[in-house]
Amino acid sequence: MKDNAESYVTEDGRTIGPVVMEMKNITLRFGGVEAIKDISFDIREGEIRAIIGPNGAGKSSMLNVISGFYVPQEGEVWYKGSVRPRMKPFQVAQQGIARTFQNIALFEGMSVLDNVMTGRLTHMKTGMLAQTLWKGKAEREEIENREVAEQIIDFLEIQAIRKTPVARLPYGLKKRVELARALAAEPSLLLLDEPMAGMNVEEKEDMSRFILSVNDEFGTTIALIEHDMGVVMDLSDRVVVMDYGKKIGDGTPSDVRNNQEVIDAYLGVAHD
Ligand SMILES: Nc1ncnc2c1ncn2[C@@H]1O[C@H](COP(=O)(O)OP(=O)(O)OP(=O)(O)O)[C@@H](O)[C@H]1O
Repeated sequence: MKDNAESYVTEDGRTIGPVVMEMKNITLRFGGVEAIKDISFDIREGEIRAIIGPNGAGKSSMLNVISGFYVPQEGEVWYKGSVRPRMKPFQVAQQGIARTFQNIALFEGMSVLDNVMTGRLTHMKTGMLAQTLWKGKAEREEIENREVAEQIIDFLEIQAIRKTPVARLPYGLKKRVELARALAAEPSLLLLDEPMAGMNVEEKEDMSRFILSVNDEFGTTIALIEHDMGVVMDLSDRVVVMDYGKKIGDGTPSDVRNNQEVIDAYLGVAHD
C-alpha cells in the first residue's frame, strides 16, 4: 500500500502522483433509498480510475458526488488537500473538473467546432460589456480559444467533421465530440460517464485509445464509470467495484478480477 503523498511509476512507465481526491465514508440517500453506503476511496494524480458495477450499483450517483452535483448526507469529499464545500457548476469547472454525460449533452444544431468552443467558456475572461469596449482584446481571446479548440479537434481526429452539425453525426462520433468539449476546458480531472455505452467494438477500441492518449499526452487524471467490466480492465490503473451501493472491491484490475465477491456480483449470485 502506497502512502498518500507518494508518487510511483507504473509498469508502462507512467508517473502516478499523490492523492488528489479522497472520498471519505460517503453515504447518499434518495428518500428511503441508500444509493451509496459508507464508501471510501481515493483518486491519484495522473491515474485512470474506474468505478464499475452492475445496474443500479450506484455508479452514476458516485460520479455525481465526485463532480459536486450531489452533496452526500454523510461523509466528506477532499479535493487538493481540503474538504470541498457545496459548489455551483461553474465553481466545479473553475476547480479544473470537466465531465461527459451518458446521454450525450451536446448542442445538436451547432457545428462540432462551436460545441467544442463551448468547453472554453470558463477560460473566457472578457465579459459582454468589455467585448464592446475593448474589441481587440475580445478578438485576441477568441483567437486563442479557437486555437485550443482546433488543437483538440486535431488530437481527437475529428478535423473532417469540424463544420458538421452534431445532429448529423453517428453516435460514436458524438461521444468523441463530447470528449473534445470536456477537454477544451483543459481539466486536471476529467470525469467520463459510461464513455463506451452503446458503442460497437471498433468505436470502443477508438475511445479506449483516445482515453489513454489524453492521460498520456496531457497528464489528465481520469475517473470513469462503466457498466461493462471488460472494457475498463485494460484501461485502468485501479478499479473500485460497487454493488447495491456498497464497495465490494478496490485495487488493480487483476486484484479485482480475482475477487470472489466481484465475480459473484457480475454473475448475479443471490444476496443474503
Ligand atoms: N435521482 C434519484 N432519485 C431517486 N433514486 C435514485 C436517483 N438516482 C439514483 N437512484 C437510485 O439509486 C440507486 C443507484 O442508482 P445509480 O443510477 O447511481 O446506479 P448505476 O450503477 O449508475 O446504474 P446504471 O448502471 O443502471 O446506470 C438505484 O436504486 C436508483 O434507483
